[in-house]
Amino acid sequence: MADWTDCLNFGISVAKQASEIVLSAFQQQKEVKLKSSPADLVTETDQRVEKILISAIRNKYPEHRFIGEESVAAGECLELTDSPTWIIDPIDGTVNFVHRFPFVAISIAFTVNKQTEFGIVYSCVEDKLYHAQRGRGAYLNGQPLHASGQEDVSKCVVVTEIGAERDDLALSTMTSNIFRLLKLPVHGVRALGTAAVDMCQVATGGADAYYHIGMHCWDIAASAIIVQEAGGVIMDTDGSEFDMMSRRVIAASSSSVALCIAQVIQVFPCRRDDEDSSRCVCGVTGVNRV
Ligand SMILES: O=P(O)(O)O[C@H]1[C@H](O)[C@@H](O)[C@@H](O)[C@@H](O)[C@@H]1O
Ligand SMILES: [Mg+2]
Ligand SMILES: [Mg+2]
Repeated sequence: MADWTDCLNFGISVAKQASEIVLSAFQQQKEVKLKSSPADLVTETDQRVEKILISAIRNKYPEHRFIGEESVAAGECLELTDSPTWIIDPIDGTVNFVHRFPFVAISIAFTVNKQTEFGIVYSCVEDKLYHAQRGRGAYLNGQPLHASGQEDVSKCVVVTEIGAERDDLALSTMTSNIFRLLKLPVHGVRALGTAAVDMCQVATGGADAYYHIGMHCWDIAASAIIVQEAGGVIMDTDGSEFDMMSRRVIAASSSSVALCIAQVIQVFPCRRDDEDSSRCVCGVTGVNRV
């Protein structure tokens, strides 16, 4: 069986180098562009960090393929093949980055034959490096991670996001989901503004579940394996097998908690990430300063 440890170590090294760029721009004024909605932001730093990451990795592994958030936004088609593929979110939490809210992460996942071999989530301001390699455990700054194992949803802290959607159906679905969970009741609902770091809290045991509708593969591909290697479970919001292209996910401390959340939450329709027509035409529009 192939060993991808060298790729993992290279991924960690480029994530740490790219973090320096994120941190140096964090306090600066930023030129903000809009993508799919008034809350779906992108900055020059997002685009620059992605270009630097892809260029460094391609230079070392020229035969590998890439799925990058900002490359797709610029019109590249999104297709996951059996080839070794790096799935990159250069800044997860761009709204946080623009507002200097201190939760921004570089998220890098690596797949072969469409199976995730490792994931890296680097929460730059916190200097917290989460990583996991298939079959070899999950770690935070080198220390092993273990999910909480909680099986009673009424004893859970649940993390979610109100993403970039601002249409009535998405907003009413997402807010009513939070209402229904609070009425179970659960102990609490949290949102950090970055799907990748949100989901890593399930791996640390600091949260017991995370769910989201509308995020993209690059938001959660890395943190999904980190949760699984920490002993958590990952599934689709209908309780079926996790599909990183479906734009729906539940991560939890146990199957019983995940299935309970699957019964409670409702979804709104999202086009899959790998529906070529939907991914090959979007781009950036408008410009304003923040
Ligand atoms: O900051 P991003 O890389 O754009 O990811 C965000 C996403 O845009 C937003 O809609 C929410 O899903 C957040 O949880 C993501 O981190
Ligand atoms: Mg993201
Ligand atoms: Mg991003």
